[in-house]
Amino acid sequence: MNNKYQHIQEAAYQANMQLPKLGLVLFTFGNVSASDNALGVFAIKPSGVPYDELSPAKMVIVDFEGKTVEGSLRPSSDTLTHAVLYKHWPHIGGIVHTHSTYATAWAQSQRSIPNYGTTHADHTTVDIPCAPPMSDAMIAGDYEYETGFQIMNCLAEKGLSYQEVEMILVGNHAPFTWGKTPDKAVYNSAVLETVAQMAYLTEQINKEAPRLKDALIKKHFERKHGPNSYYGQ
Ligand SMILES: O=C(CO)[C@@H](O)[C@@H](O)COP(=O)(O)O
Repeated sequence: MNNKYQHIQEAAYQANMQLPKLGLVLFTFGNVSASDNALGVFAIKPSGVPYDELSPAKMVIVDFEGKTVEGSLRPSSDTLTHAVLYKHWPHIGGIVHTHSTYATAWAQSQRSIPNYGTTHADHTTVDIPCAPPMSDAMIAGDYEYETGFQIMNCLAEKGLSYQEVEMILVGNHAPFTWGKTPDKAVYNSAVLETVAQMAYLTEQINKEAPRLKDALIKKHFERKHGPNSYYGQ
């Protein structure tokens, strides 16, 4: 393996191995990638390989067009989604996709996750968005490639930057998170799953549960991250 990619293979491997430890994946669900924007490539989990069989050398090197640059294994089936986001979002260094139970249930419901409390407000000032499900045209096209644009278009339509919210649900699919580093993206996936579970339980306990007031959300977020801050700093 070309050692010029060793740093991102190691980073991708370590981040992938956190997913089963955090209970965010079952069997071969999900995948993590780590990018090097200067080299224009990322390392991603190989498709269908169980986590306990992974190694840094098995991480597949892919460019931002989704083309395999190095590696004998097939890259994740979500590779084109990762590639689209790295190509258009220069300030991220890691992307995570899981099928974690509660976040996936919200994605399948096609609802955004309302902000019911300060746990959510610690991490984003907005309802966690759910991108609409695939259109017929997208389904006829390249599903995974289109998912990247589904994610970007959803944030754009809501006037959100990828640096103020680092997590999203994809309708009828599952969550994607990102961050400056793969570890931050993994952290975001664990936070998303926890907030999704809390929101689900909140609605079970009280289906009329009120959202947190916007003024308090802003105040709470700024107390945690500083004035005029944004989550992806
Ligand atoms: O989203 C899906 C399937 O819906 C994939 O993340 C999951 O099956 C993992 O696939 P890969 O093993 O990464 O190809």
